[in-house]
Amino acid sequence: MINSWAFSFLFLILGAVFWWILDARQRKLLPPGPRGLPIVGSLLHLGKLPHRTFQELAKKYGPIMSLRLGYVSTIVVSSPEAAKLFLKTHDSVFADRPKLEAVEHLSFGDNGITFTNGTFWRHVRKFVVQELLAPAKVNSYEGMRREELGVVVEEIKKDAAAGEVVDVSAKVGDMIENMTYRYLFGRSKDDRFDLKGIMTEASFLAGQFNIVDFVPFLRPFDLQGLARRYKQKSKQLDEMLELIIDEHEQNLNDSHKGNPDVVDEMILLSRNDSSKNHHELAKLLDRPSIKSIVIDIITASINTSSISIDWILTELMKHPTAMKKCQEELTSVVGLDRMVEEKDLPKLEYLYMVIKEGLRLYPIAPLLGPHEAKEDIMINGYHIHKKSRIIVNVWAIGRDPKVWSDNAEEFIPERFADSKIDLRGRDFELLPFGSGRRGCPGIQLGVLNVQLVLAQLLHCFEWELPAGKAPEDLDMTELFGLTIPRIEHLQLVPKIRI
Ligand code: HEM
Repeated sequence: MINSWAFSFLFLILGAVFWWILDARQRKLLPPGPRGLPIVGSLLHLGKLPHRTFQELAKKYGPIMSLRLGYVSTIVVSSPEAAKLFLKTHDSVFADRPKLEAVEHLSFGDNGITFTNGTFWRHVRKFVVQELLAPAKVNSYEGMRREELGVVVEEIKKDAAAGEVVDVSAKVGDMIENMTYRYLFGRSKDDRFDLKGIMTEASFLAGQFNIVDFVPFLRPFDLQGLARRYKQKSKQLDEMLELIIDEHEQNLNDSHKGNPDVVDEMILLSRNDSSKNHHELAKLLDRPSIKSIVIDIITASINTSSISIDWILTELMKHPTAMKKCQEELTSVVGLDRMVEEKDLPKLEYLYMVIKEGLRLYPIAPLLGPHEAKEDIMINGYHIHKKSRIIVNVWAIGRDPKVWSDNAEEFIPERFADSKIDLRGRDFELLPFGSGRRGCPGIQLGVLNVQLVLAQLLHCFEWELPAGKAPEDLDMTELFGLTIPRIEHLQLVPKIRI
């Protein structure tokens, strides 16, 4: 009997020693990184602009860095080679998203596309890519985009005639909002409610580092007050979306419309009444998931395109030579007797270089969306634990002098003149749309929006800063959230060009 007790005790001790050695070995095999504080780890050191903090830390610890955020082991990736390892070579291991408190509230229980995983996510993503964002679908809305842009150009012409200052950020934001609603809901902005305003606040809240996602036992205390604000936004969103879906259901009951909008497509699918071949998704799609998908598409499409346009136009105001080159190109490709058409866009090569340069310096999602390791894996001799949070710092990659030379911080579109680097996720130096399984499915529409709006604004107008403001007064500081808007709106004085 004593022998068996002694044996069990010895077995336990050996087990504990073995575990300790293994754990110590694994800790040793983690990528280098800062030692954090007990419990919170490095959470309190992230500052207001975490992408910049990570960029500084990576200079010390290297392109694959590990740090602890609360209880979450976090890997920050900051070079093209390392990004390729995580987003291409081992893409299947890192294609999951972590569970976040914000998503639970703001995305109606984690039913959409951006923050779901597994079978549901695969079916929704396939449906979105094949039906809602397919090139043919995107192209079928060319007339709608021409109409919306035409309205804005006319409004700006009136402002120009009156010599007024235009809030370009707000104008472009409203226009992309209208385009997105017509695509999703079949109608432009609904004056009954401010969906974009609420979505902007929700997206800002969702982008904050919420301590509860890293130290779960603090959840009941809601120390940052975020849960309270998520719930408030969620309630407002829910009321609006319920109304929108009810109206669509009613319309579908009354008559089948010609060109179904995105909400129609989803309702028809959920009723097994769709001509589209997505039977597996049809079984899973319900009202909360339709709401979630709508929210995800609004979040992913409005602020991304408009904020990108805003940054690029601001850089052009600071670089009049680049602005002039864009306009000369427009004159030669389009002529001065008509507005830009979508068919002109592929010929606007310099403008495309300007857009790549803008998105290199200001990738609207500087840390992409968060990824999570599905299993334990060794990468470059480092041990990455299952459930580790993976952060790809495309902000740092886009500004790395080793990749972009010593002028990496400067806006020089000509750097792309003899370069094959594109922004569609195949070149890991430039990842504004991410890459791999989680890469942006709306890239075609996103690039089209940015190209079309910039081309039209530069073709129809000359732009000047308001009296007393010089280019160097433009504040190029960003705010951090799910996206990074510029800290101030771009206010410009238009002069009619064509
Ligand atoms: C300039 C415009 C845009 C930019 C820069 C952009 C960028 C991005 C980025 C960086 C991601 C995350 C990639 C990752 O986590 O690895 C993403 C995801 C996503 N984007 Fe875009 N995007 C843009 C426009 C759009 C548009 C117009 C739509 C749809 C209408 C869209 C739909 C989505 C969706 C649904 C996801 C989540 C994909 C998933 O998790 O599977 N995006 N986008």
